[in-house]
Amino acid sequence: MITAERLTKRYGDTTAVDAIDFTVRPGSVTGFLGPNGAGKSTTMRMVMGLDHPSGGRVTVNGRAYRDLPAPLHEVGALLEAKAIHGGRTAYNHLLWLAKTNGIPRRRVNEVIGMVGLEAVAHKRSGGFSLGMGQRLGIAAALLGDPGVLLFDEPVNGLDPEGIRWIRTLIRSLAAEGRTVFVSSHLMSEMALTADHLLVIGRGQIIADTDMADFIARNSAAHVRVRSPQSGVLAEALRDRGWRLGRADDGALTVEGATPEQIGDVAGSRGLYLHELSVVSASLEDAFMRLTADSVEYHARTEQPIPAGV
Ligand SMILES: Nc1ncnc2c1ncn2[C@@H]1O[C@H](COP(=O)(O)OP(=O)(O)OP(=O)(O)O)[C@@H](O)[C@H]1O
Repeated sequence: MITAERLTKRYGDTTAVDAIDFTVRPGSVTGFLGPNGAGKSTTMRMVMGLDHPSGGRVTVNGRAYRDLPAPLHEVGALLEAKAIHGGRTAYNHLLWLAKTNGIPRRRVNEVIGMVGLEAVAHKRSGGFSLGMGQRLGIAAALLGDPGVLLFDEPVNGLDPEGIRWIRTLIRSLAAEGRTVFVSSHLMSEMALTADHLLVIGRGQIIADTDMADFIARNSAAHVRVRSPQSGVLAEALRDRGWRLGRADDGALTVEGATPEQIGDVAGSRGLYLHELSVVSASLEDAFMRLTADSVEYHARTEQPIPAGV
């Protein structure tokens, strides 16, 4: 369990994390979502004792990181900045970590197997691809078999196979009863991995919600329907009590009805339909709306390039 109480971090005039409270519970994946610069990495670094809070506190299983008697056995992390000595082999890197923390050698082989690095375990990690580097970082995080795990943007820059592997691993760690805290700036990624969602913007928590609830509230689909007799159709649909709107291109939008129900109403009145389609709201849109006020730098629309340049 991770608990933050009024957790604050200031860098000069910048308040990176602004008196936040949250709890990350065991047995599920908690997604930590926010736009660039929202304060995700700073929060995670404070959990791991790498940054000192300017105010408030954050604890792992009730204690600040520096007070944990055997930190590697309680909490493991894959943070963005990797501090791996590139000249060492993967095996030696893990062995050195294990030795300095009283972890038996056989656990090194175990974690190498868990992350699928057997074939390159005795190669220097300096030549590793990004995906292999991530696997090595995860092996290090798992070395002490901790009950709490943090992953900062773990899928950044990975290929689809690597992304799928990390997602599966994260889900299985939570299924084993561990506390799993994963940051991302991609809503679509969180929707696939997280059970619970903490949204951060400009250093403040702007949503703390069950993922299934968030999806149900924000992904309600509607039906688009176009007909050359759209006035008559609109009246017939309104009679059924469904909520109607009109899209920019003149199509009717219908909430609360299935395409079958709409098709049946049109058929029963002998009305022609030129389009009948379901439109799903995107979770990414919902996230953008939620964090619209907290994005540090909005992209400027590009001006068209003058002809002949
Ligand atoms: N060491 C530092 N010194 C000064 N400012 C910092 C430092 N670290 C972070 N910040 C600032 O704190 C704010 C939060 O940064 P942080 O890296 O925690 O955000 P983030 O949500 O992890 O973003 P990203 O997705 O871009 O990694 C930003 O405004 C950042 O510029």
